[in-house]
Amino acid sequence: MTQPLIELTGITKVLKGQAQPRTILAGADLTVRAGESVAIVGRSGSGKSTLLSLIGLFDRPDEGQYLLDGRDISRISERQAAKLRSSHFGFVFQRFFLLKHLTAAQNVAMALVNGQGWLPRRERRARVLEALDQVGIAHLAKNRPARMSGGEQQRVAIARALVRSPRVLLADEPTGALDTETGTVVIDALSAATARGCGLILVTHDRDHAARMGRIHDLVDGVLNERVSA
Ligand SMILES: Nc1ncnc2c1ncn2[C@@H]1O[C@H](COP(=O)(O)OP(=O)(O)OP(=O)(O)O)[C@@H](O)[C@H]1O
Repeated sequence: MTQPLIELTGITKVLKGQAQPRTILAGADLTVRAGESVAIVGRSGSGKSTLLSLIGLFDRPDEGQYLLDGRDISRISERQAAKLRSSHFGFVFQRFFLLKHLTAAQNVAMALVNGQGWLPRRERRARVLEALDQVGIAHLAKNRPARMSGGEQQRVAIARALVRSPRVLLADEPTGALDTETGTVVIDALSAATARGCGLILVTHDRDHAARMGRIHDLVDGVLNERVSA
């Protein structure tokens, strides 16, 4: 079996800064390999977004071990975290966060700005079009968000996440603002990325979307329980 991309063991997170510290994660374990898709489900407030922000290195665990490609990154600095965020992760949220005055292609290209400035124009164009094509909307490259449906806008956001060839896609309620049919198209676009070897972690309240992932983990009382399929 291949080495896991992500291996979380005994992750805990306690929210401080309140009268009573609150334990949100109490020893969560999760393993994700290349090409695997995992749904994280659980009631509102159970800590799903907190878990995703730890995996995406926006935050650090209080205890436990986080291995990324076999490397222990449980206690890395913010500087190292920022590097790994852009080299390893693509993020998709419920809100699309597209820039209104830019076209779909320009929105996707924004993700290619790095510390050294822009990639050469030809390479940039090729990568942007490939990412838009992967989510089935290359023909909308020159459209601005106002002229696109919610599902199309979310696919632009997914293309923006994919354009840097992430190892793992982290999607937090990506269909939350969409109707069922449109949501299905968005899940199709995310699932297609796993067929190309990307790992996918999907936080969702939608049972049908969760059921399309390879595994479902319930977050209950701060720990993840894998659901055994019937
Ligand atoms: N910065 C914060 N300060 C105080 N409380 C917080 C903070 N972030 C999260 N919480 C609390 O931590 C708990 C877990 O929040 P989290 O957003 O991770 O849950 P969730 O499972 O993603 O919820 P939902 O399904 O509603 O999005 C909640 O009770 C929330 O109110």
